[in-house]
Amino acid sequence: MSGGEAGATRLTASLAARARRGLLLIGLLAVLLSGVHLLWTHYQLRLAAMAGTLAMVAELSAEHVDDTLQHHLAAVAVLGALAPVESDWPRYLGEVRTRFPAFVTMLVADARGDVLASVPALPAGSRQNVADRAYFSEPMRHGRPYVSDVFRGRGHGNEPIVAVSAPLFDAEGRMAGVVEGSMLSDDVVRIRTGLMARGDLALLLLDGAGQVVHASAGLPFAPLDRLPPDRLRTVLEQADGRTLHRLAGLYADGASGLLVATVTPLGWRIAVIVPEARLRGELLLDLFKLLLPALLAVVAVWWVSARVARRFVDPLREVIARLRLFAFHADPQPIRLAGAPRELAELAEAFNHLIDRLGRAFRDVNQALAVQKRLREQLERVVAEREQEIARRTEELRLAVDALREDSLTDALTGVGNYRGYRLALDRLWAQALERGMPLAALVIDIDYFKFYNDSLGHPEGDQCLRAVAAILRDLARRERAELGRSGGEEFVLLLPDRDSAAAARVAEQVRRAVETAAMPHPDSPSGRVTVSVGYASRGPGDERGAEALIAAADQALYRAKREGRNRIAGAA
Ligand SMILES: Nc1nc2c(ncn2[C@@H]2O[C@H](COP(=O)(O)OP(=O)(O)OP(=O)(O)O)[C@@H](O)[C@H]2O)c(=O)[nH]1
Repeated sequence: MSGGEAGATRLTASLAARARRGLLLIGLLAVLLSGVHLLWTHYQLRLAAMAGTLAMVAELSAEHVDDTLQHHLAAVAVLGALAPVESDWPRYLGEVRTRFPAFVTMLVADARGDVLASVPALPAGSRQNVADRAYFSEPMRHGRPYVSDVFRGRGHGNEPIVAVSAPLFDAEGRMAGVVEGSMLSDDVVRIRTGLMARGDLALLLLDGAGQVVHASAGLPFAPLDRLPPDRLRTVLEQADGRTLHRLAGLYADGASGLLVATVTPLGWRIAVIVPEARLRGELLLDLFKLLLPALLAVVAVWWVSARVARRFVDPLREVIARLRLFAFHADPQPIRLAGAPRELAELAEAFNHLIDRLGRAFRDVNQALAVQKRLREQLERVVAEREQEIARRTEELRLAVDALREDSLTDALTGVGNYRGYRLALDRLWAQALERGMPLAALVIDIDYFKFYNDSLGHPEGDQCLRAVAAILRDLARRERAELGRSGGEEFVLLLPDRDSAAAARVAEQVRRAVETAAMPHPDSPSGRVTVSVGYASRGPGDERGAEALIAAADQALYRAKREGRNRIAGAA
């Protein structure tokens, strides 16, 4: 797979995955926010409902306690008001006890507090006077029925009990004693606590003196306890039958609880308590009930969205694959999307048009490029041919120029350098001598009595003589690495690089002798042969007089040689 293909796969994968991820995130966020909101609302509702429930139970419990006490109070009051003082008290008391089984004991005492009768019968030897008990003294003092606070019994055991008592009247309506019934403190609320325990509710009942009459199992109190001066006591003292209180460490195991407290008509106080954990449990259950459908909805939406996304992504992949075929392999396959959404089908159609047009444009461009290439090759061929022609002509021209330059520097008669050639050679060799710090020597050679030669043998013979002398000098020049030139008429110059005056004298003598030795006949020369006179000079770089002075010195020397008789050499001073 090429880099482009990998990029396309990544693109489509990330498109679908990102859509799904985004949707899932939004869904979860919505569920979370609505869950938190609903949970908070539920919490508030639960709290309100809990407050209502506890308030109602507290109210009912208060009424129940009051009813229980009032019923039992009514029983002893009726007995005290209606039964004759000399009644068969054991039978009366027994019948009442049968009808009010919550009475664990009942007794009748006379005005002094002596017990006249008791059910069950008091054990032999137990105390028979109850004048010190509030259930006796209070009715006797006020002449009204009385409900006691909780206290510890002594006649039939010492459990915590609550007593109800009423005055006993004789036939004349005078107070003749007291009728009393005792109930176990737990029995005052027994029915109610059984119901409540099933509802996880606990009940705490305090009498008018603030002593515990009843505390449900799980609470850290027992009958007759007094509450410590903590928050619970404050809540009970300020009981209003409505407000929901949350108290930590309310249960014996340290658990916290929610409670509502109320006051009974008798002035007793009741607190109905529920463990706070129960509210939390209910809240968790609420949360579960709320979130489960929401989560199921999110998953369903996610699943549906994935299917919808695939409906878009698959055709997009097809479009990309076709475009890649065209882009990388120039393969213009039309895009066909079966069952794709309308928008994507339109997109594919547009791409098909584009691919078609691009394909045609591509072909046109290729053809144009092929024509252009052919033309360029032709042009290159022509240019190459022209360049070869130019090179050939240039070479011919160069050769012609060289020949011309050679001709312009060569003496046509003798083939040695002409005056111009000799001057150029002189300048070049003098510059070279200066540069190398070496001397340059010059020989000026003149044929003797040449006028006579011409005169007697004719000008053409004179030319021939000049050519012969030039040939001798050319051989010598070659051997001596010297430059030869015809400076004019019958005069030649030989330039000898790196030669001092002595070396120049040696070469001058060689020249003179070579011409003489050639023995060319000269009818008007004293020697009968063609001879030359040679003047020579040598100058070093330190000589400021220059090349002209060198030639002038050699000329001077030549004149001296002529003057001194010819066919000789003479050096410059
Ligand atoms: N044939 C021929 N003669 C030439 C040429 N150039 C110069 N001459 C002749 O060379 C002669 C030179 O004569 P002069 O200068 O008087 O010298 P000379 O006769 O050689 O006498 P000295 O040099 O004093 O020995 C002249 O008669 C010129 O006409 C040439 O190219 N061809």
